[in-house]
Amino acid sequence: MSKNNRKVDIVDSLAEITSYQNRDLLEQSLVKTIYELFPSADQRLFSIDQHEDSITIHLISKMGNDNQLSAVHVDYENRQKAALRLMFEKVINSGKAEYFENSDESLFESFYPVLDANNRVFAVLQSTSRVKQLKEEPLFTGILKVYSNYVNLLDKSQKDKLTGLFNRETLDQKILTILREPHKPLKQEALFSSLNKENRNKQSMKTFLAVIDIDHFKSINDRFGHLYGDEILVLVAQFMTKNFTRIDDLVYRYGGEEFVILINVDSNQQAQQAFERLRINIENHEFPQVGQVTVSIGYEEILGQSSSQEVIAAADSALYYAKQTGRNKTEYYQALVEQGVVKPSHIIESEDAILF
Ligand SMILES: Nc1nc2c(ncn2[C@@H]2O[C@H](COP(=O)(O)OP(=O)(O)OP(=O)(O)O)[C@@H](O)[C@H]2O)c(=O)[nH]1
Repeated sequence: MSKNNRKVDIVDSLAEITSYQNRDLLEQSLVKTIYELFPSADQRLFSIDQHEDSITIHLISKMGNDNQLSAVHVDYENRQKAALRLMFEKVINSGKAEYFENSDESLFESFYPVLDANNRVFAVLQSTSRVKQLKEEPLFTGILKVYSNYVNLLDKSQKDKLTGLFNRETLDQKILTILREPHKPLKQEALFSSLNKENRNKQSMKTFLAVIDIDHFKSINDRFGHLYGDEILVLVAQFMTKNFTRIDDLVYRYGGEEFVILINVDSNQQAQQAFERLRINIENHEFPQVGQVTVSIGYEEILGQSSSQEVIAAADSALYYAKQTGRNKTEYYQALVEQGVVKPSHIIESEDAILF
């Protein structure tokens, strides 16, 4: 390849990366770009979620020469998981690229951090090769910088400032995608892998949406002040991200003290268990100064509704029922409709229409 062609390729690749607003496609495009520029190495991008006392690492996109590296890599990963974790911790703590030479396997590994606007590592690119790589590969760092700048820009429009969770606008988009392609996992199938591998049957997965609302939040604001109220919102948001750490779990701030969680599970019983676990964990936590905080949860399966509003309205009616019947509860919309204690949301809609 001539020098000029390569330059054009790089510019094209950068243009492609920054044309995506969808995170999955953006990440795939990044890894594809780097792989095309460095085809001798196996490229893997990991997301890093840093919590107060733990770090969650997920493999979110990968590309490599399967024949050459994958078989050895899987085995290598299994045997070296602890070593791998150590490397990640080093990169996350230092915010600098780290290099590792495994002479037994003749593998050379580079770990490149990707930093957010607050200089926190939110992703790590692992590049594995049988060929010794440059220690400071400027193209890697340059492309990762473009990616991080672009993600930071996207975050400004897609994330809630206070909690760092995805905002309401991104939720509507996500629900519509699920309604259009109900059997597709929340994340792209090709990316469905993590350091803590879970043997879940993707085909039988159902997607559930829960609306979570903090109980008596107005009185928290009134008693302790708005700033303390904000602090509780941040802590409750952290509970959610800590409780739902699978790669395809998604947490949103929907409104003031309302949150939405999307999960993929096999059955409504599993959804009930997962949401109940969150509710109980929050109930049992001693929040600084405020003491006990509880939440009410209403949820519904995303399947066959005609709009994102219809899904949210259903979960909302289950939430409303939970509030009316004592709060600090988790209620499933379908079950409430079957019991006859909640009217199907489309009937409420048509009654509203008659009123007009
Ligand atoms: N601190 C803070 N408060 C907010 C924010 N957004 C909304 N709120 C407050 O959240 C409160 C919501 O109160 P209500 O809707 O009456 O509900 P509640 O007191 O939680 O009662 P129930 O939901 O019925 O248990 C209001 O006082 C809002 O001002 C925010 O970003 N920060």
